[in-house]
Amino acid sequence: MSTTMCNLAPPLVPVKRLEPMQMPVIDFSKLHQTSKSRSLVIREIATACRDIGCFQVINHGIRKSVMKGALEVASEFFESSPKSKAKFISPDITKPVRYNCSNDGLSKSRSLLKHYAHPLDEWIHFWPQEPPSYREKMGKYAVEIRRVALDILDAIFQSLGLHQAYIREKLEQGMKFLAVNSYPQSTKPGVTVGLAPHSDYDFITLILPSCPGLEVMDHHTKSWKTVLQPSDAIHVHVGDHLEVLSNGIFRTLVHRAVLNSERSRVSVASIHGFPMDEKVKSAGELVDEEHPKLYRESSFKDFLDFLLSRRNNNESYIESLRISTI
Ligand SMILES: O=C(O)CCC(=O)C(=O)O
Ligand SMILES: [Fe+2]
Repeated sequence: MSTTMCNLAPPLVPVKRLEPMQMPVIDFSKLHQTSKSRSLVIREIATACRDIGCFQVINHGIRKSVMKGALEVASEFFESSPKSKAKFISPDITKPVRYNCSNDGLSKSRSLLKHYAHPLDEWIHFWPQEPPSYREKMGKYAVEIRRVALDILDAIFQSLGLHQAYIREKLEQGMKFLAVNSYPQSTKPGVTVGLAPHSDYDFITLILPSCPGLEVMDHHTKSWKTVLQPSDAIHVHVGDHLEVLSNGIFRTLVHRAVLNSERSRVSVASIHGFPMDEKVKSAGELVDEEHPKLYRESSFKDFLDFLLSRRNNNESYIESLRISTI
C-alpha cells in the first residue's frame, strides 16, 4: 500500500467482538465519609491502578446537567461554521488553544479542540465563543472535573505513601488541559480506528464520552478490551508521568478510540499534570537498592519537545524515559 493511501484511509481492523474490560466502579462519595471507608476506596483505587491501569468513578459530585452541558457544547463547537473553527487551527502543538482536524498520525479520523483549563481565569478568554455558551458550560465542567481529579490524585499518592504537601502544591499550580474530541459515525463494516493507540503523558486522564468508543489494552493479555461506561460515570486511567513518579508500580495505559457504528461521538478528556517546566521524577521514597530508579525525569515541556522531535520514530514517550537496566 502506498504511503499516501495510508495517510488518507483510517485503518480497518478485522471485525471481532471485543470483551469488555472488567474494571472497578468506585463509589467516590465513600472517599469522604469515614476514615475506614476512605481507606477502602484508596485501596480499591490503588489496586485498579496497579493491576489494570484504569477504573471508573460514580457519585463523584459532578451534576448530570454539567456533564450534559459539556458534551452538548463540545458537539455544537464541532458543528459550528468552518470559519469559527478556523481561527483555532494551528500546526503549533504548543498553543494553549488549538483546533486540529487533519490526520496527524495519532488522529486517524478525529477532530480535536485542545485548550488549557487551569487556572481557568487565565485561559477561558481564549476559548471558543461559538456556541455562545461554550465558555460557561465547558468552564463549569473544567472546574468540577479538576476537583475530582485532585481528590483521586490525593488518594493515589496516599496509597504510595508519598509527601502530599509538595505534590499538592505542584498540582495546585499544575498543568491541566481539556482535549475535546469529535469522531464521525463509522460508515464502513469492521472497526475503524479514530484515534490511534497511545498513552497520555500526564498523571491521570479522566474521560467523559457521549457514547462507547474507547478501548484499552489489557496489561495481562495484551489484547484490546472495550470500555462500557454508565452514563454518569467518569473513566480514569493512568498516564506516563504516574508510571514515572511511582517508579513503575503503576503502569501507563495504552488506549485508542474507535468509531461508533450507530452515531458520531464526542469525548472530553481532562489531562492532569505538574506545571509546564516542573520535572516529574521517580519518588525518592520508592527508590532503593532493591528498586532502582527506572525512568529519567521529565516535564510537560519535555513531552512537547519529544513530540516535535519524534515525527518519524515510533518510540513512545514512556519508552524514551525508561533507563536501560542491562
Ligand atoms: O475519545 C476517547 O475516548 C479517548 C480520547 C483520548 O484518548 C485522548 O484525548 O487522549
Ligand atoms: Fe488519550
